[in-house]
Amino acid sequence: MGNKAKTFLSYYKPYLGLFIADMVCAFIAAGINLIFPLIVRYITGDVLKSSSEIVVGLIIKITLLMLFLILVEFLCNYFITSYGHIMGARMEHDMRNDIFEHLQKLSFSYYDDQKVGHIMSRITNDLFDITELCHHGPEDLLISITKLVGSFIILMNIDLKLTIIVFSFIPLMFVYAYYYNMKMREAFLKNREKISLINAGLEDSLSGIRVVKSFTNEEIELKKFKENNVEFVKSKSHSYHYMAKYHSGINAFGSLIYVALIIGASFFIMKNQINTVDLITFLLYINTFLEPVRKLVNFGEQFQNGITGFERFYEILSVHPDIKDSKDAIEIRDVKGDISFENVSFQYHGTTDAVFSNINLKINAGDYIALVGPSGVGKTTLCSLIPRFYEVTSGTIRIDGTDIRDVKLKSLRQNIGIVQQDVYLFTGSVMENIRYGKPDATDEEIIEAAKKANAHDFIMELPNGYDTDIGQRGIKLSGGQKQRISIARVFLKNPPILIFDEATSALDNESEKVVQQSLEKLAKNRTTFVIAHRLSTIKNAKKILVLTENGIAEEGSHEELLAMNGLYAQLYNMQFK
Ligand SMILES: Nc1ncnc2c1ncn2[C@@H]1O[C@H](COP(=O)(O)OP(=O)(O)OP(=O)(O)O)[C@@H](O)[C@H]1O
Repeated sequence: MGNKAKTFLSYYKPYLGLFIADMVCAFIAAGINLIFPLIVRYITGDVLKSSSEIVVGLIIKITLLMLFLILVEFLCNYFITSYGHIMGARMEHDMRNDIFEHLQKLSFSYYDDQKVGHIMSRITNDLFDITELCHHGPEDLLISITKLVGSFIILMNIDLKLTIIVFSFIPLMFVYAYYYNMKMREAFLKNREKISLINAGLEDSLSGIRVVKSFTNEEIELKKFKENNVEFVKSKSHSYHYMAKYHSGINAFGSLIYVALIIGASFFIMKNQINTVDLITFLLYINTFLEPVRKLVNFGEQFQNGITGFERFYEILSVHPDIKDSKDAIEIRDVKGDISFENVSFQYHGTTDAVFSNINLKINAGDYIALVGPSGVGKTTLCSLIPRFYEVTSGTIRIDGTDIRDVKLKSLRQNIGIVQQDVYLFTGSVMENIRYGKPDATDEEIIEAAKKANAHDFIMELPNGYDTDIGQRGIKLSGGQKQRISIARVFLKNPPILIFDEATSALDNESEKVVQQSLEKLAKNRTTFVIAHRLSTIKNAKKILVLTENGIAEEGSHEELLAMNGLYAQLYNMQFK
């Protein structure tokens, strides 16, 4: 058995008891369905021929038996519908947990190639299809086959010829139903594509409504919209034709079977080969075997959807995180913050050129190091190698002398704090967002961190202070305020190593000043890497590294670099003169 099949079946394992009970109930319910026409046959064929005293007694007994069977059928159906679905929901829950846990482990390089929305829609839609198959699939299959085979065997024992006449329509009906069901599905898929075109156009046009209006291009937008709208109606009409063929065809087959049965039965009755009781029995069984045909055709569709969904689910599960703990990885404690790069080269996966080669750097604990250089030269990349967001292609990075590949990822990243240009705040209160830096922090610690980050005063002015829900409508924090919350988070985390990646670049001068103050306070006594475009913010750096396509071109303090009159002096003069 392949790994994929094993993984699929493994989700049944915790619910094996429930699954077996579900199957047994499905089998019993289908069996009872098959028994009812036989009881009717017994009443009409045997009981009614007896003397009236016996009839009454028998009818009472049969009624009691039927009531008992109805009760059992009710209980079985109740079990299938409730616990069958509950089993499906639990399996879905397990799969969702597994995929989320796995997604948390995957590295940056995985997310570089994926759209989050795409992963999300895959997970939500696919999981539903998979679990529908997991619980309805085996159940429907068992019920349908039991009914189809059961009624065939029963009818065959009544009259073989008539059974063959009636059942000869079934393969034809299968082929017809399968073909039009497939066509109907294809047409529905096209409908979905068309409506997504409409939605995309709608979103584009409404999001860009200001541009549309400023160019007075409303008519062009309307024309584009109408075209898509017409296409959608055409596609829908097409799918309804198939839908109509599918449903009316199945109905017609049902009626045809009735006609064939009546004609065949009349002929055999005339010849005294069967009697009217046999005809009644056949009539009673028609629905019992017609319904499974429809169910089996649906099962084909469900099976395809479920398996495709599972393949995509499995595809994500089988992506291995490319950065993980080595076997003997250690925890690092009491980190001072010495960092060294030894012949470090790096190239992004799937690209042809290295971002940089053979970088050598030695940074002492507590140093404030600035990285400057032209856009796209690799400043962010260089810094993201320290927390191992990406793995060096060759060379070694050490923290306090230890190769970072020998350190547990969690331990490594706990010692590094990052403040970026884009601040991501989670749904929830200000308090919860700051607490993200140290999940077990007390409220007092959080307030202390916010004070250090110059965030306390503006937080107190929010409608509910620290309990203000950030996701709530109307609560719009400015870029500088968000940045200060993110700095408070890092204060709380209290790591010995810091990376500020364009942390103030998106801010206006006023907010920049406040945020800069908080950053400087944060950087005190910690090894800090600062990436900045505005050179005014890094003038005081202990060391400025000028990165170019050929590696580190210049290195020194602000004054030293100006005196060198090289690239740094050029960049500086461009900004200030
Ligand atoms: N995830 C990625 N996959 C592939 N290539 C990437 C990835 N991220 C960045 N690059 C490329 O690597 C190079 C360095 O990018 P990086 O963002 O490190 O530069 P930077 O100096 O920080 O630029 P900026 O100052 O504009 O932020 C660029 O050519 C960029 O296109």
